[in-house]
Amino acid sequence: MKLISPAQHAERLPLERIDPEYKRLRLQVFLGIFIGYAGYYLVRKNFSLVMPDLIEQGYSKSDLGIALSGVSVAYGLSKFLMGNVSDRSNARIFLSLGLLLSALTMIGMGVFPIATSSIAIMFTLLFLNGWFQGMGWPPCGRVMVHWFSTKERGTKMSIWNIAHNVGGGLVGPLAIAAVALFGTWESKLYFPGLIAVLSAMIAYMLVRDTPQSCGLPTIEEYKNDYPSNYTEDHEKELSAKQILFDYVLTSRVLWYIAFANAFVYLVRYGILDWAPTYLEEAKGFSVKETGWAYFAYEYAGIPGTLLCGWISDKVFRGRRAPATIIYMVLVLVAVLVYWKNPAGNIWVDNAALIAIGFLIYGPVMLIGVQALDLVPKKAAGTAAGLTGLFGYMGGALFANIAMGFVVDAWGWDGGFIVLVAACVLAIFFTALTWNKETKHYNLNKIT
Ligand SMILES: O=P(O)(O)OC[C@H](O)CO
Repeated sequence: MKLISPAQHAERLPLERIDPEYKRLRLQVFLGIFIGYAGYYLVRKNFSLVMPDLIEQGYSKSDLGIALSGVSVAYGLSKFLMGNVSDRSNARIFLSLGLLLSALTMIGMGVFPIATSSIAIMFTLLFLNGWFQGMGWPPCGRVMVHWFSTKERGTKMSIWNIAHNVGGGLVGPLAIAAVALFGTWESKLYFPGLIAVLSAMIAYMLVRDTPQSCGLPTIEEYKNDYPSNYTEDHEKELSAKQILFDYVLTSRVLWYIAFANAFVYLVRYGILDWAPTYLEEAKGFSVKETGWAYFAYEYAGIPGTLLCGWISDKVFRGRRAPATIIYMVLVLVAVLVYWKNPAGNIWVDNAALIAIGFLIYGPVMLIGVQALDLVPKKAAGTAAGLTGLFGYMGGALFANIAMGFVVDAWGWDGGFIVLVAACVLAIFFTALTWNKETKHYNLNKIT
């Protein structure tokens, strides 16, 4: 455990070196967490791309679905539990180690035939992969709160957040390249794994745990941007018990955000995962048209996220709830259009889907930022982990499993009623955080 302990503080650099060193290192660590998190997404989703090959070998869709669920279940649990470990670890090592382990799991699944020889083995390995994947977000959050101050965090987080769209978007082209290079379906697992090993090495070279470990002052001192409740104690490393019971589990607002996140993730994955089936069954899309719509959904998220972070920082001056609520109201409108638009108007369905993609990733990102804002820096990973636990164990799992039953029993109308209710509940739970944020903001203005 000593190996991954937080980096020791170094002697303070001379005054004239502080500013240039801070500027250089902020860019460097930001690149490190961006490349690192994009790397995580290269080995998060690539199993889906070998599912058609496994079906050809005789596996059924439902069996493979069970194997795949291992990732979501483990990821939700791990983002919370490993988030707590991450808060007590050196982000540079923790981030790279998780990515390396996840990449090695995928390489192993591609290289050793026994790894794909039964559903039980695949479930176990995918569960392990989900667990290692949970070691990605929390150290990025730790880096973010130690190197970027509250008022700039919305914008900076929104830029970092597109790493997951970039990484996720590269999975398809990498699979095509893998088959072209190696000629086997297994290469769709090990080739992205090899690239992810490279990302882990780059992340290790670039990331630094805290400014103090590089001889720099805290980000609050450097930017003169102090949260309202900031004290010297915010710089002390905390025990697991202190993080959980003094700051995370006892924060009512954090619970509101966690519930909001469950509903936001229900919409995120409820729309995304069912888009191909819904568009082909209910709207008469061809497979090719569905593929493009799916692609557009993911990439529309990039400008939508950037705009959302900017609005939160510049228009609402560091408050997150107003931007989340505005985006979720617009998501609700787009979901209604996507549902009610009669079959045949393909461009309306595409426009609605792109609008949902543009809008949904802003709240996904801002809820994470809000979690980081609410607790001292040393509890950041656990706080974001709690929202992740609800997002995956609640929202994503419901979207994957229960949505299928709802649609089977009550048709697509039933599924859309669930999604509309999820939008309303996400808005409701975010609205409960409004007063807390207003107080925080007013205090910041006075001090
Ligand atoms: O769903 P996650 O945990 O991979 O997070 C995705 C985005 O980075 C959320 O900010």
